[in-house]
Amino acid sequence: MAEPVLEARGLTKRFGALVASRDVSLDLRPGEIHAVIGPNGAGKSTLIAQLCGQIAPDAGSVHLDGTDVTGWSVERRARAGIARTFQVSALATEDTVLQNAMLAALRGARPGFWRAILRDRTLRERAEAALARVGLDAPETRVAALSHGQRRQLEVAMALALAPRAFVMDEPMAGLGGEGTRALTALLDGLRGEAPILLVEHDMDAVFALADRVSVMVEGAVIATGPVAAIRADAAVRAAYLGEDA
Ligand SMILES: Nc1ncnc2c1ncn2[C@@H]1O[C@H](COP(=O)(O)OP(=O)(O)OP(=O)(O)O)[C@@H](O)[C@H]1O
Repeated sequence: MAEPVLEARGLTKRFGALVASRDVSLDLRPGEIHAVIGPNGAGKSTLIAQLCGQIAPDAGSVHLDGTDVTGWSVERRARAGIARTFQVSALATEDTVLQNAMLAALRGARPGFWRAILRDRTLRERAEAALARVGLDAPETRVAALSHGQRRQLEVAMALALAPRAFVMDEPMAGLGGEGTRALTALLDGLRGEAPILLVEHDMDAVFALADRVSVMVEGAVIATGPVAAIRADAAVRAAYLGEDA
């Protein structure tokens, strides 16, 4: 089996008496989309925050390409190739599409000489290539003028501009209508070859259309991991989470 690109080993995180992550282990393998589903409050965002470095676990570790990155900052993990997209948009809305994408590309570059880097042709080309890849052809448009769906495209482009080893996506379909969801689903489907995607998502149609594997979280713990068909058929999962659809 291929070595995991990104791996959580035994992550545990408590907020007071609440155990938000309960010995969570899962991995992301090359070429796959691994979806993480679970009811509100199950601990999905807390897991993402530990993978990306916003939250330090009380126990357990995070590994990128086999390297223990548990003590690394958010920035260092981003430079190493963990590319996160956010549930709530984190775009600079007064800047243009190209400026946002270039700033993301810059995060993936070595720090220093900001002004020179902003004029850097390589960086600009990397940003433009990422925008072209997601089909966003409006580099000089201010982000404030973009539709919700276009902002999602831009966020994916910004993750791409990091030249990621792994994407970590927090509810990318949130707030999109049917057409936007279909377009983003098609985009993500093609993206898994560039870097595997850990996909936290409430839209079950998107999850079942895209995921190679699904992990189900309930009350901080992963109660099942497997291919879509096995997860849909899993009695514990149906009882705990998919009950309304079963
Ligand atoms: N900083 C915090 N302090 C205290 N409790 C927190 C904190 N962050 C999260 N929690 C709690 O931890 C639990 C897990 O929350 P988390 O946001 O990870 O769940 P989730 O599965 O992402 O939910 P949703 O689907 O609603 O986004 C919840 O009970 C939440 O209230």
